Amino acid sequence: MIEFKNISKVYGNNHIALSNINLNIKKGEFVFLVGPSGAGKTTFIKLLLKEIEPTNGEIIVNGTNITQLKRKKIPYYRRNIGVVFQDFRLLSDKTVYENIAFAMEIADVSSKDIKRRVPQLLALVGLINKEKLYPHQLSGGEQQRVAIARALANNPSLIICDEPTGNLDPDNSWAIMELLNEINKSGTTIVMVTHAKDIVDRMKKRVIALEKGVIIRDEQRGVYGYED
Ligand SMILES: Nc1ncnc2c1ncn2[C@@H]1O[C@H](COP(=O)(O)OP(=O)(O)OP(=O)(O)O)[C@@H](O)[C@H]1O
Repeated sequence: MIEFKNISKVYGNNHIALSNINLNIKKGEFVFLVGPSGAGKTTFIKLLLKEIEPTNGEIIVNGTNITQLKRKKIPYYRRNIGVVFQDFRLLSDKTVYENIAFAMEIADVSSKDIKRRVPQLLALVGLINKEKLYPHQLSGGEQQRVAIARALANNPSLIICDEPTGNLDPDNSWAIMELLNEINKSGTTIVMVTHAKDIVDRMKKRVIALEKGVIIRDEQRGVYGYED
């Protein structure tokens, strides 16, 4: 479902962030993207979200060459991708329910469908009785569950997670990983950037390691491979 063909990204200051990346991620895979700071992981994700353009190469997602996608079509393309961040990024003036509903409103989902779907999503992430609370009334783990529900709201085929457990204690981190694993088992492809060695080592998923803009390792049932 994701194909990077000879992708390079050189930033304006002539810094080579990614160099000739070739890879394939199949529908339904769970992939960890690891590597030291500055390796090019964020650049990889920004390219996938079409927030930046490659200097060379093509990116194909679900059969579409996104490097050629017209500007008008970018919002539709992004609707098919859910994104989960380290710092949750919930809207602080909206309740749990409204945060999830808002993601659907901006995708023009009917209010009838929103009313039907939000409770389903809340049940999935285990927050059925928290719908009226505001983000500041929730624990970090609960906030991340809301963010995951929001990421799933428009039924994306791909979820990108950027350090989703970075602000959570070990118990909450594992609960979030179990949730992501369940979501993956139901067919959603997951690409997760992380520095969490114990999580990568225990999950035994595909691990792609970047260093200085190059893939140095790509293993099924891989390990983190660094000491931090
Ligand atoms: N807008 C930019 N302009 C110039 N250089 C940049 C820009 N964004 C990133 N870089 C450089 O490109 C390289 C890759 O950065 P990137 O953010 O992709 O790394 P990363 O693997 O995500 O690191 P971290 O784990 O610290 O988030 C780094 O050397 C960084 O300094």
